[in-house]
Amino acid sequence: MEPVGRVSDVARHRVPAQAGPAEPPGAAPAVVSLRGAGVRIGGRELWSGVDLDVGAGEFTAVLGPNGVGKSTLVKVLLGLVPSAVGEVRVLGQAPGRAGPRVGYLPQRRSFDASLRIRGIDIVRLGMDGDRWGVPLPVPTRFSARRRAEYDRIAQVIELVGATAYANRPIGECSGGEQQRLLIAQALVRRPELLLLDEPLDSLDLSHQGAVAALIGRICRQERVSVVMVAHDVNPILPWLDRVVYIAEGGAVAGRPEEVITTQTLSRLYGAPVEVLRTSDGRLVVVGQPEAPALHADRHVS
Ligand SMILES: Nc1ncnc2c1ncn2[C@@H]1O[C@H](COP(=O)(O)OP(=O)(O)OP(=O)(O)O)[C@@H](O)[C@H]1O
Repeated sequence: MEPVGRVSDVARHRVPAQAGPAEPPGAAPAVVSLRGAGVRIGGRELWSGVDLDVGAGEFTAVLGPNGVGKSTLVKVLLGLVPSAVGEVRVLGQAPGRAGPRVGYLPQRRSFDASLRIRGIDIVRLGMDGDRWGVPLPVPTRFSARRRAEYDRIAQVIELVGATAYANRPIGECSGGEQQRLLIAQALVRRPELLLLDEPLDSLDLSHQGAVAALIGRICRQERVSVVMVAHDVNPILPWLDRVVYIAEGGAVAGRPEEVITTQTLSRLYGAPVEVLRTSDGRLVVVGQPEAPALHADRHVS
């Protein structure tokens, strides 16, 4: 487990910027690395003392009660919100510098049922969203690039299992189908890091399981590192390499079996949370509170 000691200690303890373990010579740098990172919004400290390493092809979940700053952690990795303290590196660079090497699926609600844009067009926006408008006929010397782009769009639609409905208007696709198309959009430029903000939100249990399995498969097959915000750890637990729980202004990060224990989660949430093991050996978390964290209205000077 990366931070040592109780979470309240983690919240108080500021880890120096160089405090992480030394990398062995020649080792690949972590895809995401946080050392003693902390964030303030509007003068309020959301969290601090966060240490995290995400390796290539690892699936990491960011968990915790409403309003603790899970989405804000993703925005820190995107370079949209600065870390007030500590060090944050994404693909070996300052956040926001890695361009298309980072894919992002923001938190969202559903598309309007009357929206006529096709699923395939939504995916294509991931490829050329920075070139808005109707594509003009392209000179021959550019057509090879266009063809490669079309091939990649078809490939990524197949990867997420959306080929059967990619030509339907997105507004007519189910929530699970829309989510698969949006994941395809985030993947189309072959990112090395995929940041997903609550992609299972508003899906029913079976679709949650299917989309979680898809993301797990993408991690393994494509060697894409995934950092995913989630409310409920259960649907994604079988696929996770690492979890970060944010609460009480601090965080605990580590391997699921290290962090997901009755004792640690009850302390984090400040309420009884039970971690059970099923007869086939799977962990199940019971009683994760949905209420805002106790520290949510805490202000620091
Ligand atoms: N731009 C902003 N200005 C002011 N406050 C903000 C801003 N962005 C986020 N916050 C506040 O920071 C806190 C953390 O927000 P964030 O969206 O990161 O939480 P979260 O853990 O992802 O929440 P949820 O689980 O409800 O999605 C919230 O209290 C939110 O209101």
